[in-house]
Amino acid sequence: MTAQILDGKATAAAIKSELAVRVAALKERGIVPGLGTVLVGDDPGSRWYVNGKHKDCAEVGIASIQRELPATASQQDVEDVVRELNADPACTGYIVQLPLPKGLDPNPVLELMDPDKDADGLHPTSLGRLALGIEGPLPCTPLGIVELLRRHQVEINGAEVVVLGRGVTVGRSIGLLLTRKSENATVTLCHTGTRDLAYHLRKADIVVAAAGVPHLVKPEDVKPGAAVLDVGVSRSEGKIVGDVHPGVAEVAAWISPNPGGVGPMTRAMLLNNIVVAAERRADG
Ligand SMILES: Nc1nc(=O)c2c([nH]1)NC[C@@H]1CN(c3ccc(C(=O)N[C@@H](CCC(=O)O)C(=O)O)cc3)C=[N+]21
Repeated sequence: MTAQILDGKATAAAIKSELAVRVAALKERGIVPGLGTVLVGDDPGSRWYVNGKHKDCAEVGIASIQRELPATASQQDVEDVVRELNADPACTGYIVQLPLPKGLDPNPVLELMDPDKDADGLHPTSLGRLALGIEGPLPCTPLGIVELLRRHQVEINGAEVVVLGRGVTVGRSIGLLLTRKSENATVTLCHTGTRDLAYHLRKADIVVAAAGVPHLVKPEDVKPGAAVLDVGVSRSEGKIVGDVHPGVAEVAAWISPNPGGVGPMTRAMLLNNIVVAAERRADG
């Protein structure tokens, strides 16, 4: 038996068509949601991601606001663009593409953002609200993972979830989401200081592999019937190598492909955050 696919590409497409309906309803009320992106420098990967986000916006009817700065931009230059987007009523949400070029400090930039316009859900206020149980934008990758599991009827309630990696975008924040009453999972966060990774993995009903270590999750460590989400992105000879060994597909009941799994869901949740923010604003 080989694992069933947690199809991020198809699920993201379904979510996008649902969002298109909500965007159309907002437009009836005279509101056009707009996503802003701030891209600093000329890293081709970052440019590719930002372009993808604007393509996604066009698909669902969200307006695009693109701001670009050269790699030589000062801290002040970047912060000025953030102030401008905070003040722009056409921009209902935005992201500052990370990482910023060397010499720029991302934290003061992120803190300066209007938390109500935080499309990534990674603003200190957003993470604080999530910890406190106050409504607000949610981190895109964790939210995408929850949606992907839900829409494939994978049980989260009561599940033992093991997360690999303590990065802010996924590992650090996903436990806050999954341990809410509405999700009700038990979450263990493993990292490079974890003494016996296999011990934790063997009891997991759901594995979220976000360490960025190629093929870290081996078939012999996975509980038969588990759901395994491959979030890691490493590159070898131009191809994506995930954190999950291909042999895991023979043990797990569910597996997310990479590419085609969590990545497209992350993008769909960015759009979701923009639409939700615009609806919140419209409803006061
Ligand atoms: N402020 C900010 N917010 C972000 O959300 C953010 C960021 N900065 N910096 C970079 C990372 C990376 N990221 C990805 C999203 C989707 C795919 C994605 O859709 N990937 C495709 C394939 C891509 C390929 O083939 O290279 C897939 O998984 O199927 C990948 C990577 C968002 N990031």
